[in-house]
Amino acid sequence: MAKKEFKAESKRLLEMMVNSIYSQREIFLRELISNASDAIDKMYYRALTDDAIQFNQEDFYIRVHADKEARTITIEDTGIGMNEAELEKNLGTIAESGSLAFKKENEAENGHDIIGQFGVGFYSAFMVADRVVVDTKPAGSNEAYRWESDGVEGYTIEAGSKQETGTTITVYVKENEEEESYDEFLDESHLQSIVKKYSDFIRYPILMNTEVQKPKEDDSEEIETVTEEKTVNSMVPIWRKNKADLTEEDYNNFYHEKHYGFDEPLKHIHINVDGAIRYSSILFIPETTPFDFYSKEFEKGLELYSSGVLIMDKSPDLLPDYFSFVKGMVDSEDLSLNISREMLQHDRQLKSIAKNIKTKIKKELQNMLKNERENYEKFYESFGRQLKFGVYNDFGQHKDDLKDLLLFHSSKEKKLVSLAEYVERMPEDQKYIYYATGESIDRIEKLPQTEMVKDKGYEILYFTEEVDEFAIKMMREYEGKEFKSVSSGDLGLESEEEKKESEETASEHKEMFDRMNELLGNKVKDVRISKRLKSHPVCLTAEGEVTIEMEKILAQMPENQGVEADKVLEINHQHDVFNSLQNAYKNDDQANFELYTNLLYNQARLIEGLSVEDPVAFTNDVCRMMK
Ligand SMILES: Nc1ncnc2c1ncn2[C@@H]1O[C@H](COP(=O)(O)OP(=O)(O)OP(=O)(O)O)[C@@H](O)[C@H]1O
Repeated sequence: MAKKEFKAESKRLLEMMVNSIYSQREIFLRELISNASDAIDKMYYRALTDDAIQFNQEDFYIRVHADKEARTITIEDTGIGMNEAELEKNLGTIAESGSLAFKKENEAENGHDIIGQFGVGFYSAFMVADRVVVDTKPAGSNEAYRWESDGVEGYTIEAGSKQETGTTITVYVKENEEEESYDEFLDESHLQSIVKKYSDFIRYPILMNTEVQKPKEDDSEEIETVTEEKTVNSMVPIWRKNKADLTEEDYNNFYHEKHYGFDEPLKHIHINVDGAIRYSSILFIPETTPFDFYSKEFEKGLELYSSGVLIMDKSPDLLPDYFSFVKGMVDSEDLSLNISREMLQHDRQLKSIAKNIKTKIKKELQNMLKNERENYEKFYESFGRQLKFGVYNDFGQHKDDLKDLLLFHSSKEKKLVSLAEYVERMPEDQKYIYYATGESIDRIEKLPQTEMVKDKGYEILYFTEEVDEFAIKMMREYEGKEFKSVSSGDLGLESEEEKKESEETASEHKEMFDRMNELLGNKVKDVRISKRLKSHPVCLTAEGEVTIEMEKILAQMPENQGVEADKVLEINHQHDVFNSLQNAYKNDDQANFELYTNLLYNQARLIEGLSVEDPVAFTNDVCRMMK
């Protein structure tokens, strides 16, 4: 059976393609400028093999001009042009890329990398145009041609009158429609901003009329506005320059020009990789937290360029969430772009660039921590929380990448210390990494639970942020040393002898504690002799996975299911109040025994930063005691 070719309604196809591939209309300018740049690149390649062609960099440019009256935009280049057959083939066939064919025939070198590959970019002009005219004169020919199309009824090719080699594309901008205005594309300063955004690093000058303020020539000292033709693109991207020629100021200027932030970045990372995958990247570690950083509105991502042309403002796939604070760009000619360029294929190249970048950032932060402590602490102040979220998120998958970047306030050093520093100075007999949680360093400093651990001479890490304890629970240990809350059941501080002693004391007072437990009902899981208090009378601790600090945090969450810590009321049997309690119990003074029990329980809650369940009853209890 004979195989038949599909027939396509090209008019419909063009309409569909143009409007569905590109998400933004302004992209058309990027596509036409990229074509112009490709056409000049081709001249360069031709010059390599054809002695008749001279390639003087100065002779090559792209000119963009808008005419409001005529409603036209022209994009003129001094590139290779097209002969009739090429016009027919390249602009008469959708998805035919003369540039891709050219690239395959000529090995790319010297960074002259041709951009076009899909053979559709040109037609994006029809997003803003109802007619496009192409005047072109191919290199080495005396003939000129004019291609013309309204994008609906096909195209025509006729003899043209263009004098110089190259191509001029005239885009006839659509009239405004009820809900769509196209006027913005006739405004030169707007066109200039589009050029800056997408085509700033096209290697040839893009010339445009710009308004400049100048002193009048008549010596009157007055300033006048004149229109001058200027190169509007930067041409050589900073990432293609030699690192040795760049100063800190150059990087900072780039950071500000690109609006990555208003602050001065703490660090830049300039990467040039030329291996299995080739890419360049400049990354910045900012100093201050963007105002929306810890909100849902914040969008992470790096700018993504392909051969110097901006493809995406914020490519989120290039950064892990825990490094979302990093700003910067990546340029690679190796990426498999899909036809719209705006959507990247989730391919291997992109993944390996992302992996590479992640490793570089981690290494740079580690170096900063080691060699520029002050800067690192500034960074940590702004973004440390994000690192801790990183440890906790994704079921702790990234904890090993991040554990050495964490800092916590230390009871001993009275400043931020890393886990490595903590472990390094642990006395030999210390089994655990101790931590205490609370609202502020001042409050933790006063926590009764820290007494015995401090007395032993052990260092305690102070956790003041909500995420701290969650992150540490996810880590479980560091360098084989388990984390231990100063409020947890067994602190591992007692010797065998001390253990035996406290067991004896506990059994001695068992009945009294049972009675207290009964009085407090389900408010506590247990009442015990404390092994961590020295000068304070009471404290609350928790048994099991949920700590009191976690209970407080969970209580604020909308989806809270009423998760509570199993609280234990601990009493210091060496404190004076213990005697009063004991006396009341022994003398069967029910009223006072109950009063003391409630008072001690409520005091312990207050110390923990928990509210008193019945403040009226509590104040009444205090008054009763004063009588
Ligand atoms: N200004 C120009 N000068 C010379 N040739 C051009 C010019 N503009 C377009 N062409 C030719 O027309 C072809 C089709 O252009 P089009 O923009 O549709 O696709 P492309 O640039 O090849 O690929 P992409 O869709 O990836 O941009 C180009 O490959 C090129 O051969």
